[in-house]
Amino acid sequence: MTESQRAAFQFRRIGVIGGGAWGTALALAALRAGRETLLWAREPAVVEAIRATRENRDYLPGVPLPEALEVTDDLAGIGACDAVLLVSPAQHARAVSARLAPHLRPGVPVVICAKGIELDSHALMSEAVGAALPAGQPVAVLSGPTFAAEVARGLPTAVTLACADTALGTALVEALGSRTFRPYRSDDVVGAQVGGAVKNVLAIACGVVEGRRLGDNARAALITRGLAEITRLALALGGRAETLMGLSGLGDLTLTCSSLQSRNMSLGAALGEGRTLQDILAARRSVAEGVYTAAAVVGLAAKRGVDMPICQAVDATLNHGARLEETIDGLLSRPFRGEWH
Ligand SMILES: NC(=O)C1=CN([C@@H]2O[C@H](COP(=O)(O)OP(=O)(O)OC[C@H]3O[C@@H](n4cnc5c(N)ncnc54)[C@H](OP(=O)(O)O)[C@@H]3O)[C@@H](O)[C@H]2O)C=CC1
Ligand SMILES: O=C(CO)COP(=O)(O)O
Repeated sequence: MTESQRAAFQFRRIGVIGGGAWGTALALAALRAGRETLLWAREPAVVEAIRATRENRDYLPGVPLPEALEVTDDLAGIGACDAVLLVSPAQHARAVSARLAPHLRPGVPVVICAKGIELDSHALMSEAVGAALPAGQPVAVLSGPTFAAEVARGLPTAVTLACADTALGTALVEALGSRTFRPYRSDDVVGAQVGGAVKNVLAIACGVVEGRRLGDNARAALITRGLAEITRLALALGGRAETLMGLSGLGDLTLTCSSLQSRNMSLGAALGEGRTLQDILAARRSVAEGVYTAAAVVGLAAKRGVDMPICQAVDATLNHGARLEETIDGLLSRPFRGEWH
């Protein structure tokens, strides 16, 4: 990046939209990178609790939040920020962006950090958020293998930061990156989003494998064939295959499908043990994006003529009353075929 490009992007103050686990963790990462940071949470009660206890006990318990982290429930404060991280869950990102829009200065980049596909429209986050923001507001995507609790504790983490404008992407990497939070730049905004969204659906499938004790071979098969599904969809939407081999594809898929720290995988495991989706969701406050993205991805794949049998099986189980035994049997009874063609 040239000096004049560097001067064009002065990210002194970062706004973080969304006071869940990931918004809180990213706010800590931005602080560690040396930025002033303002965290916006929707619920006044969450803001008050953070101010009173310097902890986000609702969503990220056990992590001390320094005084330097400013917290607000007033979106007007975001007007003074030089870049914004949008971390509201995917199904709310469009509505939150519409509320945010009047407070954004022209040219302030919005970095989408939610992972999902919109249920009603089948839109990627960049499409849904882009439609709600003022025309020409720059958008980027941050995605990758990142459990919030680990990022919050400052454990080493690497992510993809995708932005069509390479100079802006480079400046964002420098603004948000630190020794333990390492963004890798990409210009494949589509590929980065598809990887992050679809891996949540596949993590539910891997959770079922865990809950049903189907074995590690089955999990490895699901990860690998799931990556083939992700890649087919990304290519159909204009993404690049190499992106899906990176942090926001294989990296995140491997993480989320290998650890019960994942809300999506643990939800799948509970399903596999015989609990109902309704019961599982009723006992949680945190979001499991794969539940909503399953139906969205199946709709999007159908529109594009992309075969995604594992995602279809997850959607059938979650949303169409299919019995687990039948969906598993359906996947195991598919005709044998070439691995790549
Ligand atoms: N947690 C993680 O490890 C990671 C999460 N992500 C992604 O980040 C996004 C946010 O997840 P995360 O921070 O974990 O969420 P959490 O499950 O920790 O918290 C849920 C969040 O959703 C908000 N919310 C609920 N209803 C609405 C609504 N109607 N409008 C706007 N916001 C609402 C809650 O705000 P309120 O309290 O006001 O209801 C709360 O901030 C997801 O897309 C997730 O996939 C990505 C990487 C890692
Ligand atoms: O996106 C994540 C890890 O990269 C978090 O996964 P879960 O939402 O399944 O917990």
